[in-house]
Amino acid sequence: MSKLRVAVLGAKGRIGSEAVRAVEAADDMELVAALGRGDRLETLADTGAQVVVELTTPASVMDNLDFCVRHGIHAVVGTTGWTDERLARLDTWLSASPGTGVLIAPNFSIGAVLTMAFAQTAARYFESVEVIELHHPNKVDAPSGTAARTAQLIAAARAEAGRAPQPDATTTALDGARGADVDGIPVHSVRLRGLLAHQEVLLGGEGETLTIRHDSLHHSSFMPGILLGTRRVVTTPGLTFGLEHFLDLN
Ligand SMILES: NC(=O)C1=CN([C@@H]2O[C@H](COP(=O)(O)OP(=O)(O)OC[C@H]3O[C@@H](n4cnc5c(N)ncnc54)[C@H](OP(=O)(O)O)[C@@H]3O)[C@@H](O)[C@H]2O)C=CC1
Ligand SMILES: O=C(O)C1=N[C@H](C(=O)O)C[C@H](O)C1
Repeated sequence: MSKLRVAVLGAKGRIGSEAVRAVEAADDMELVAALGRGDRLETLADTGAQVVVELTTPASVMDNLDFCVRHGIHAVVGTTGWTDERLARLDTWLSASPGTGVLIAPNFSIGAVLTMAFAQTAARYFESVEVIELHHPNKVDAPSGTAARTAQLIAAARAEAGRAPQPDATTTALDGARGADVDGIPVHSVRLRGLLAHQEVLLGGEGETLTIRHDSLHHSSFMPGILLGTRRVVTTPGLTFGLEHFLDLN
């Protein structure tokens, strides 16, 4: 059986360098390119890459995906910074390139995907919910893509359950003291040396609280998800948002 030809963009970065090692170690994959900032994207086409693993920055990701989709190269994207407008633009590009697949995964670690699923399930039963994400201080975006997605899923679950807005009597607050508002859910971002990627979802009801916490302790936590996404994206045309779609969670 021929090996899947895989390239990594952002190959010198924290997660990109780990992805390079993971692809090299996978028996069914061949690493055909490992590109960093300033390298020619044409190398992806020249080397016959079938899948690009995109792990760069919110400022770079759209140009990179534009190139990939135009060349019919599938992409597995971990880079953050997704807005409705960006997703709509990507969808338009994909409609013009039938057969090409893009997976965007706010988080590739199984524990983080489960945290989002558990939080979505729990959200309908509790009056209050807040999200705290904690990351290394080199992270350029806040809140994290994972926290933003978690809050969106929680908000959708609350709306579906007909939950009223959460109680909050705050009338005076310093800017930022109540966190960022993501679809009505407060999201708090901590940046601390020594941390990697962590998240807590705090839920509260009458006389009880529930805390769902996940910790990524090493970038290796993201690798099984990246490899799974790489194998699955080649047979999944169009846009897939969230690794949960490639996992049998029920
Ligand atoms: N979905 C998930 O599970 C995970 C997602 N992430 C996300 O992945 C992204 C990268 O994170 P991290 O590795 O920590 O960041 P880093 O800054 O360590 O790595 C990003 C790398 O991309 C390079 N780069 C920037 N622009 C381009 C470009 N146009 N083409 C090729 N390479 C480029 C950077 O080069 P230079 O240094 O020269 O700018 C850098 O080497 C972030 O958005 C982060 O949130 C991270 C971990 C897990
Ligand atoms: O920048 C990081 O490190 C991470 N970014 C992703 C995010 O913003 O959710 C995934 C994970 O939290 C690590």
